[in-house]
Amino acid sequence: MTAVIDLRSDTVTKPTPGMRAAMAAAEVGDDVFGDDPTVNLLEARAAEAVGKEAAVFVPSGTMANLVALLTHTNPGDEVILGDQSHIFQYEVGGVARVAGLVTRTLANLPDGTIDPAELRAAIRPETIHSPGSRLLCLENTHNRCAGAALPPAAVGELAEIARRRGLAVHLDGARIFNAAAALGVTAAELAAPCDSVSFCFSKGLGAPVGSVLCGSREFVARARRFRKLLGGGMRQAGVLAAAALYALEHHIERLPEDHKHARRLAEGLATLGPFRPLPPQTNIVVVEALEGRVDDWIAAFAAEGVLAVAFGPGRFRMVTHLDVSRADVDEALTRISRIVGAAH
Ligand SMILES: Cc1ncc(COP(=O)(O)O)c(CN[C@H](C(=O)O)[C@H](C)O)c1O
Repeated sequence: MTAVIDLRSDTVTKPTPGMRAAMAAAEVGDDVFGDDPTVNLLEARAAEAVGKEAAVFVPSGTMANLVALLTHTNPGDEVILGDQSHIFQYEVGGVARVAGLVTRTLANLPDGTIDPAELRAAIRPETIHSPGSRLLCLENTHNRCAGAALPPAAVGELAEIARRRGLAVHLDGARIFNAAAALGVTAAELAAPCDSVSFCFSKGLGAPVGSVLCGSREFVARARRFRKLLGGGMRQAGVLAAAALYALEHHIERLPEDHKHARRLAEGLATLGPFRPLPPQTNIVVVEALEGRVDDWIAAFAAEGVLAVAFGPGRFRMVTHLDVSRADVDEALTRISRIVGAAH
């Protein structure tokens, strides 16, 4: 049986033996009562990692973003966000259905930012007629912008425009440590201009479950209530928090390895077939298929044990991660080369 090389996402990683040992040994308690020592430690470490006062552990990045939306706004308010953002594209319309918000999307630029002049123009003046512009959401790294890492200055400029007009700023930092590694800055520097930041343990950091939403003590206290409202209050979650703690302690330094593998994958794809990869800054390789249908390519790859996902018109995505070695990248390229050869 050909071993499957799963490049669909960095969400597919499985806990390492060290992580499983930490999970098994975790001290636990009832987290709704605030009694789980491992969750409490994780929340303190996570807040410290991004330079915020407090943090709340949640089951998913989607819930982290939704709790941030609920905590920053009231129903009927307007949130300004990128048209390629995960909140707008992949969170099932929770921003409208659950948070009751008006979404004002601005075009994401290829580097994952939005145009500062467009942002200025989009913020509404307070009038009797209009919904209030209350929140700006940014994303770093930016998933649909090929894992682009937004520099602190770019985030700071947009956050400043928002803050001057009374908006709060939330950063969807699902892969913030990938951005920090790519830019040679700290995650705290990337989060500094933002009122709240979420990040995922379950992506590049390799934990099986979980994300965290960080902000001021007052913000996190209110966010904890919205987590409960959404059914995210967990009990002996220390078993999961132990894996996330292990990930924080052992898997941040290795992220540049995923970025190196992504570059190798992109270079290989560019040479062996009708593919135009967007040059990866981090672990996400978005590829334009210059011939054929994306679904056909994905099916052909899968038949050879290489998994990818469709990612916008004429594009597919491959993501490197903890469970993909350099040998796996080379093997995937060898298999794809055979597929391309057979197709011509
Ligand atoms: C920027 C960003 N913010 C939030 C989330 C949501 O995290 P989860 O809800 O999947 O834990 C994701 C997941 N992204 C997943 C992936 O990339 O495979 C899919 C698309 O949902 C994300 O990329």
